[in-house]
Amino acid sequence: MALTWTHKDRGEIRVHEDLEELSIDLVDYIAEMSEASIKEHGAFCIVLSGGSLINLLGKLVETPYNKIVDWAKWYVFWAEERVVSKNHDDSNYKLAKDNLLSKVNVFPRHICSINDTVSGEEAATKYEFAIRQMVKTRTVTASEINDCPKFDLILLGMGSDGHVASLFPNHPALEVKDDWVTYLTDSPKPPPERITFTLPVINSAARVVVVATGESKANAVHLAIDDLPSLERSLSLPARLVQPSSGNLIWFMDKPAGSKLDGFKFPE
Ligand SMILES: O=C1O[C@H](COP(=O)(O)O)[C@@H](O)[C@H](O)[C@H]1O
Repeated sequence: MALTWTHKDRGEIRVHEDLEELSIDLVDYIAEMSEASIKEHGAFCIVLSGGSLINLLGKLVETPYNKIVDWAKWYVFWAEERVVSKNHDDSNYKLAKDNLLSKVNVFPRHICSINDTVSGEEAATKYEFAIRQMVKTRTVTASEINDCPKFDLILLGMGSDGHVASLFPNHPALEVKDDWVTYLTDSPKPPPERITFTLPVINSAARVVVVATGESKANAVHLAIDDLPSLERSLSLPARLVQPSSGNLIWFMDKPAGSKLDGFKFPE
């Protein structure tokens, strides 16, 4: 059984017994938020990332989810993309397409993938423009408190260095405030060229989920969530900078990833 609690300012924390339990809880949550968003504004604007997170969404293509989710109302975006072609193994679009999107009935015109025929800089500009148009036409909700889009749900993975999307520790992309999308040519993790949502966009979402699994993420989870004696050390940790202004933050993790959290004790 999962251990769940709410941290006073770091959101809801769900530590799962194993990956099977985590993936069921995660897809249940996504299905629930899809229904709620469609009821509220007629669409579900979901933002994906890359990495191991996508495998945990596999159950969405199985019964009952494949039948109960209103796929026709889904609009799919990416929090980040690698500057590679869409059929390259490093492409986040390809990962999601192969494992999820090709197996459900999301309209291809609702899949807002990133242009893979231009430079990272141009692709970032075009992607931001496309999202701005969708905010104008109200497919994507506008934030009530700033100039940003308010996505219904942003799904983020987290690297063992605490990076989220393609926002890496101490990288200047963390400081970008005026653009919704930026690009980098020096990602510490390959491939070096990437496009990423900026922190203001991530923090304007209605809900942000961070998924972390495995022991290699345990220290970053601790630095991202726990109250620390020298908080400054963790302040440039991207995962700690995920702080939705008016939305919800939920952490889904397995026991190894949660093992260094303060007070972590799973019943025997
Ligand atoms: O480079 C990336 O890494 C993170 C973490 O990946 P994981 O495979 O360790 O879960 C991922 O969230 C991000 O989308 C990706 O571009």
